[in-house]
Amino acid sequence: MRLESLALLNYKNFETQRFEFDPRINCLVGNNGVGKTNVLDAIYHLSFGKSYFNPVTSQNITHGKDFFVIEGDFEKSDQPEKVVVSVKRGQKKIIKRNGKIYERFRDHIGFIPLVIISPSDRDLIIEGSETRRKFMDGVISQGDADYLRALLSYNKLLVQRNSLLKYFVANRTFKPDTLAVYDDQMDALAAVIHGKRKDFIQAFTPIFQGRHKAISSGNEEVALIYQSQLDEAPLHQLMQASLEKDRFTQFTNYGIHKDDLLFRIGDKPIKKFGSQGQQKSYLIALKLAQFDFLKGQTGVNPILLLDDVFDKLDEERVARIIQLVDQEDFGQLFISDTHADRTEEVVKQVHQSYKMIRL
Ligand SMILES: Nc1ncnc2c1ncn2[C@@H]1O[C@H](COP(=O)(O)OP(=O)(O)OP(=O)(O)O)[C@@H](O)[C@H]1O
Repeated sequence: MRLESLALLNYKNFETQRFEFDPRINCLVGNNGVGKTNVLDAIYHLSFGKSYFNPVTSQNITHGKDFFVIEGDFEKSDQPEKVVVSVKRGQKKIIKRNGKIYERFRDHIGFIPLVIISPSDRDLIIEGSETRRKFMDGVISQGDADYLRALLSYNKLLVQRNSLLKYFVANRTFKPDTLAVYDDQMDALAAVIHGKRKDFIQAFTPIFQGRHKAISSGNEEVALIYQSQLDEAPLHQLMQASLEKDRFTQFTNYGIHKDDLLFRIGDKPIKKFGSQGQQKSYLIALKLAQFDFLKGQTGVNPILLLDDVFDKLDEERVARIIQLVDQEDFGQLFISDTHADRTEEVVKQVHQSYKMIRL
């Protein structure tokens, strides 16, 4: 998997810009605010159909403009592939592959496997369970279309069920039979998602632990614990028991939308008991494990984006990550940094071609 060129039109701070990339290592360098992260985000957009940093699509259009276009020319399994993402203010986003519009975005997910490592990953540790569920969903979905389909259907039903609970209160009525229609459908989907999440954590944990061991200096044991209400009982039973509570709170209190992934160091939560350095190593190991996992699932080397890694890690650790490109069949790497010299010094040590792109 390789991105050969990228063309941007009205994407964030780029009105018109074209980049040609090296097949192995690309270093985006320049002062703060020149748009290095925006280039990485545009590449992310081509893979996931959305921004990693700003979920409000219209805010990614250059101020004062009406649309943006991101165009990427890839090479995948020796085939050229053109992916275009375009958005017009007030209209639906369009994703095209080789000129053909996707009817469903989810059909594109997983086509361009990609992993991003960014300073904002620390949200995974400090924020609530939603960010960790999204991480888990993002990794599984890229390699499992059935999972994504089940998840999207479940989320749709959840919104409808919550609206119904609100409707009951607004209209001073309550019809458990109508709710049960949703419960049955959600129960079946939740069972699939719960099973796949359990399988995923089982397969992913040893990969994560291996990566952690390789990059951390200490000998701490790390673990990922998948926590779900469905470990106790099937969803329809939990929903039955929670009927009065749901009615009172006007939302669905039980389900896989409440799952969490606990990050442990030793037997303690990393958020409270991990040092800054331990937290950084933990996150990098998670992302590198995501890389390995995706590669295993899709058979393709994911594109790796390293945003501001020097800000996050000491030079020695960055060097170790970049050297992975040398040791393993790592695919294509994009790095952003404010210091051209520092980056070039590190990538020079790797025996691969590289390109310095000054913004
Ligand atoms: N919709 C938009 N229209 C125009 N400019 C935008 C838009 N969204 C973001 N920007 C601009 O993009 C710039 C930030 O770009 P980016 O975060 O990529 O910088 P960077 O080079 O990665 O900086 P740093 O080194 O600080 O991380 C800011 O100047 C911001 O004003």
